[in-house]
Amino acid sequence: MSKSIEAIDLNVYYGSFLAVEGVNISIAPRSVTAFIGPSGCGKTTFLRTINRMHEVLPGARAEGRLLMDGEDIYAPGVDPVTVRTQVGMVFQRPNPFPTMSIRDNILAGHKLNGKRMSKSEADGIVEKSLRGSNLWNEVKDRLDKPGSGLSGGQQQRLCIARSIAVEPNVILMDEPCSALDPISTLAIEDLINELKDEYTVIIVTHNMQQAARVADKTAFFNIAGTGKPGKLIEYDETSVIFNNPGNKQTEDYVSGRFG
Ligand SMILES: Nc1ncnc2c1ncn2[C@@H]1O[C@H](COP(=O)(O)OP(=O)(O)OP(=O)(O)O)[C@@H](O)[C@H]1O
Repeated sequence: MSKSIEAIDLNVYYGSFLAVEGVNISIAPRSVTAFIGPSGCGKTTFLRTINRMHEVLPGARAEGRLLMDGEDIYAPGVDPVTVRTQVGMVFQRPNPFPTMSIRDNILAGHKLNGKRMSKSEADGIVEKSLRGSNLWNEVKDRLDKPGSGLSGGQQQRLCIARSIAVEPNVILMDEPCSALDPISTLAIEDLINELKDEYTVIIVTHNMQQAARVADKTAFFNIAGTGKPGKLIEYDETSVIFNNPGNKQTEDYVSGRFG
């Protein structure tokens, strides 16, 4: 079930370094949101606070509030492991478990959560997840072969299948196409379009055409200089950000004048 995400006055630190300052953003369920901005402005750092992955680094922490359907995921007593099952993440480089079969890759999240299931239930999850990531037809006859035997684009769709197998509410994608060829990139972009029927999707991308193609809304982050915190500068419908931005910094960035 897709859920909304809202950050309220969120500051994100690495030790004493304030990497991202004062983010306020409200992301609707069943939508695709792109985070864009120059290198080092904190896109990935902010993304990783949304499933409480940021804090796994020593000294890393977030301050402020981050609501998923109105519930603060940083409230005392909230288990970060539970948050991570509700908020899936897909990384820059496809990272299937290389020696595990395609089938076991899909079931890895359930196994990790200690879920017991019958073979038919497991088969159902494998097929549904692979259909959901547009990979079923390509792999249905080799489910017991290792995930590492797939092409890069197929591996990335396998990682998406793995993340949707546990039925998350939100899917985070950190430059999911940066290691892929143009055809595989289009396949992932088509898939992102379909995923928003069921999930809230947030994607970090350096590719502005990609943001324009896949995102309903776009958030532009910027940084004033080295050592300064990144900030959310403008957040609006993607067409507004690219065609009629309200902020000069956004305009300079999307028109290629810097970054
Ligand atoms: N593990 C870390 N420890 C300390 N500082 C970090 C760490 N990771 C990132 N930073 C710093 O936090 C700031 C934001 O980095 P982040 O990677 O989030 O930016 P980004 O916008 O995603 O950049 P890029 O587009 O290059 O991936 C940068 O100043 C970066 O140097």
